[in-house]
Amino acid sequence: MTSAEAEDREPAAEPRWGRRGTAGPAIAVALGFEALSHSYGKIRALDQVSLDVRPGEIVCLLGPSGCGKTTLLRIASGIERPSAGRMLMDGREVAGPSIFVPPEQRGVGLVFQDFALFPHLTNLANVMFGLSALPRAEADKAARLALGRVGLSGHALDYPHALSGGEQQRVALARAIAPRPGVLLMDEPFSGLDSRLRDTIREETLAVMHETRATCIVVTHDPEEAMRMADRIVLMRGGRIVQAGTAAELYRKPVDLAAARFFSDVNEVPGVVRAGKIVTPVGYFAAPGLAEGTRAIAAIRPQAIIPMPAQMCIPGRLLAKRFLGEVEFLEIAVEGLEAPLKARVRSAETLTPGRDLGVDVAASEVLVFAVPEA
Ligand SMILES: Nc1ncnc2c1ncn2[C@@H]1O[C@H](COP(=O)(O)OP(=O)(O)OP(=O)(O)O)[C@@H](O)[C@H]1O
Repeated sequence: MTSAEAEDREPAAEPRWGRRGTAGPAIAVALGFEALSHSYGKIRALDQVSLDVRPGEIVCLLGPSGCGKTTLLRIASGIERPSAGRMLMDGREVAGPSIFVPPEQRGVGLVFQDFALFPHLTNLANVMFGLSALPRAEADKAARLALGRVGLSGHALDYPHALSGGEQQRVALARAIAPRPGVLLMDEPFSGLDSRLRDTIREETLAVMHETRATCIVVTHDPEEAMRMADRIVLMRGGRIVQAGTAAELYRKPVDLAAARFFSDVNEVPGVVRAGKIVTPVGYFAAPGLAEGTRAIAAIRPQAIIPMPAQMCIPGRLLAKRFLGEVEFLEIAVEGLEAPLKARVRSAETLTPGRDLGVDVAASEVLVFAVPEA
């Protein structure tokens, strides 16, 4: 086979994962972070972060690059010692002004973005690495069980470099769960993977996480990933927690415009509050809690923009239409707005770019935020 033919071949199928329900359960631990701050020199990476994580809860730390997610995870693992504040495990202080329990004594499993496998050790030896407290035969058995759960029993004696990225990630997961830790900490565990693999690995990993019943903290910058995995999402910005709640709570009631933008595309329509409503070129919308005369933004998700026949509702003109499979994406010019409105609709067959149409807005889907002070 020529090398060109080899490149054209479908990639070899990843081995199947092991049987569900066979990852050993752990005794989950409650985590408490109390007014944690951390600085690297002059950089304030964490600023007074307080958070309680229930035993067995899956929490995703979500936020833009540099907001302090990894630092919080490193403090939870014991790799980093906080500059101020305390961390508790099941109510016992493990980090604070006068105490610091090192990582190896915390009973925490870690999975990193780059897998962090030892290249000179076999996959089995990599998984056994965290089991050194056990007699060798028991460590061997526990490591083989964990490798079996991730479907890699057949690769126990191979070296990590002989595996694909997805398989290496599975070895890293096996290594993290083999000692049955009460806490699993994962830093961007899927971001190094091919997008075709990511969905499957994430779903299988989530199944393993549920089976172990460990308390899990997962760092991600991908809102969709957080929504798929988390019992609770903790949104961070500038070293602080800006909002924590279920995916639905954060999506439906984002605390500010930046949080709304994080979870979906939004049309940002400026206006002024009059008699409890923001007045905009596309309508009046309830602005609870905002004082008369406040300059505000109506954040309107594209699916809340509804095209109507011309002469109905607000007059507009269709500028562009793009077919995206399940939905069509429209750009609609409306008088008084600088930027065209973005809309997502199920069917737009009858709409022709360049033609006039009407625009309606589903008021229940509009979020209103005061314009932040400059
Ligand atoms: N070892 C370090 N030395 C100096 N500054 C650091 C160090 N690690 C992190 N920082 C800084 O601390 C801040 C928080 O970084 P952190 O890695 O916790 O953020 P993050 O949200 O995980 O970002 P990313 O998604 O890019 O990994 C950033 O400003 C970063 O540059």
